[in-house]
Amino acid sequence: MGEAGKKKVIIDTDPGIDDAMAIFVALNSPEIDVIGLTTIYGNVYTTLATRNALHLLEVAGRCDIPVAEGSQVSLMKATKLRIADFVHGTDGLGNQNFPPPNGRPIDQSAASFLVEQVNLHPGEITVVALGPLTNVALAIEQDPAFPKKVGQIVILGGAFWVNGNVNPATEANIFGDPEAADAVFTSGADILAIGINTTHQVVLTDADLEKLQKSNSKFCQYLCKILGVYFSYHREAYSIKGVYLHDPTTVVAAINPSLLTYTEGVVRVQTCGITRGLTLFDNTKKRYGEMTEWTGKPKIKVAVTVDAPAVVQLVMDRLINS
Ligand SMILES: O=c1[nH]cnc2c1ncn2[C@@H]1O[C@H](CO)[C@@H](O)[C@H]1O
Repeated sequence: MGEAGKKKVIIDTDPGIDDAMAIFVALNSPEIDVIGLTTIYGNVYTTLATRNALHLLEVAGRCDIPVAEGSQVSLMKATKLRIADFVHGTDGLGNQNFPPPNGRPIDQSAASFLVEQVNLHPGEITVVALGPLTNVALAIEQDPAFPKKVGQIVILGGAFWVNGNVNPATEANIFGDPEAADAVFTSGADILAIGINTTHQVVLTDADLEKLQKSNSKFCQYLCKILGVYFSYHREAYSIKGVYLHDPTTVVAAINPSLLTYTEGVVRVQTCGITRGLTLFDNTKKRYGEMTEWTGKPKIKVAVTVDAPAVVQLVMDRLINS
């Protein structure tokens, strides 16, 4: 535990509008101590993710928190990446073209920072992974004992028993680096996977947005500037008057896991064909007659239900009281 019994958290992030919201919620949550941000591609390219992470910490007045830049390429060194700027704007933050940050990332890669921190604080670090899992997979490559030394990895990723958001098979973060996701899910670490089967139930409505707009808090004022693009995307792509709180729900799962329920099983990720990025869960109840690609792999926890009103309320409270 960190400062006065707080959970030490590293957020691996690709900001991203819902990442911005999640980071602000985390920074304003007394249960946790954010000890670093690591960056990754996904909503934007990694270089821009680093710039946005530094910018968000400046907005929050938390330049004391280090930012370690992550991988520019996937685990298999692919450079052709799928970037979701159509969800978040070309700058990742609602096309606001904020001035560049003054700060700089630390002189250490995201993977090295993750490895260093779990070695400094074995069993005490929670990694909240909000983008593709490349950095976490690289940390495992660098230190094969990483899965045993990390406290928990809370992952926004996967579409369990439902359609994906990239295509019917796959969710965006897993699609971003399926090989990394498969390595992480089968690594033996204590993993909590929060898929879009749960985050799609957690909707910040137009009425909620109005409440945020009425607040004078620093975080609300900032977020109301950038949320327009995210709302427009959801209206167009999903015909809903609201936005899904993917990343904030994942931070809430790290703060208060009892707001979700979980089941345990083995998750493998499809790495080829038309279902590349599919997360396939084995509940391990059936004794198959032969060995399968799931046999003997470690189990992880996958979120099944979520108390959506409580999550939205907690997110709003943490943003309004900032
Ligand atoms: O329709 C989409 N396509 C691609 N990425 C998306 C979409 N909707 C949300 N996200 C982004 O991907 C993560 C959840 O899968 C979230 O970080 C969200 O910002």
